[in-house]
Amino acid sequence: MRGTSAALQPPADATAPVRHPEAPAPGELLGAHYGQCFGCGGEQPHGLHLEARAGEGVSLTAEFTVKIAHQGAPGLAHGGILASALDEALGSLNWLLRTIAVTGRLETDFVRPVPVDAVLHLQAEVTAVAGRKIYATATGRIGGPDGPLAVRADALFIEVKVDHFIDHGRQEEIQAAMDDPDQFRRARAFEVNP
Ligand SMILES: CCCCC/C=C\C/C=C\C/C=C\C/C=C\CCCC(=O)SCCNC(=O)CCNC(=O)[C@H](O)C(C)(C)COP(=O)(O)OP(=O)(O)OC[C@H]1O[C@@H](n2cnc3c(N)ncnc32)[C@H](O)[C@@H]1OP(=O)(O)O
Repeated sequence: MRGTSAALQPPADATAPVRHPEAPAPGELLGAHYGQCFGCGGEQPHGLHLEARAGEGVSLTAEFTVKIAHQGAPGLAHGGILASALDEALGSLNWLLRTIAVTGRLETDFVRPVPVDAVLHLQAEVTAVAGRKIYATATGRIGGPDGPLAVRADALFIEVKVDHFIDHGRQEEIQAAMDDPDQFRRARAFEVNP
């Protein structure tokens, strides 16, 4: 059974996604969008430390190793953690579009249990764009990039301005991000689109 609701079906006037001309080349690491991000941040001790690599078109691959801290049942990954890994992989696609977007809806199918120490091989791609709406899909396999399917997700991301974070984020972290030249540069890169 595939759990994709009507809200995740692109409308008839949706178009194919366009890779940004300055998007990293296929095979290149995308890097974290924010050092403290739970999904990808290298400075986040509690995080998933997902590392995503650009693929062809508007697609990417990423790997996530399930740690002891990620358990739900004994020796098995928590479903919410797996959904987070999928969300992060899907969210990272926006760097290839150079569009700032947040998850509006995420639908996840858990197909088989994922043990501790397993590497989840994620593959994600944008399928369509309609105005501010970005439609994307992802899979997670274990035992190798072509191994058995463990999880999959479909998602709708909604484009936002940097102001979304400035308006809603806690002042302390916003200020620290703005004071960090690398972070500021990444945020600006998102804003300047051809
Ligand atoms: C200087 C400081 C800089 C700091 C920033 C640094 C870096 C920034 C770079 C990247 C960071 C970006 C993201 C993080 C990346 C990865 C993490 C993984 C991704 C996430 O984890 S991210 C967190 C979870 N996420 C949220 O925290 C969203 C909370 N939410 C909202 O903030 C609003 O809800 C919002 C903005 C989504 C929409 O609000 P809105 O007012 O802008 O737009 P509106 O409601 O009009 O929707 C417009 C059209 O989308 C349709 N639509 C909307 N929501 C829908 C839904 N759920 N289902 C089906 N359709 C939906 C409507 O139906 C309408 O469709 P139509 O146009 O056809 O009428």
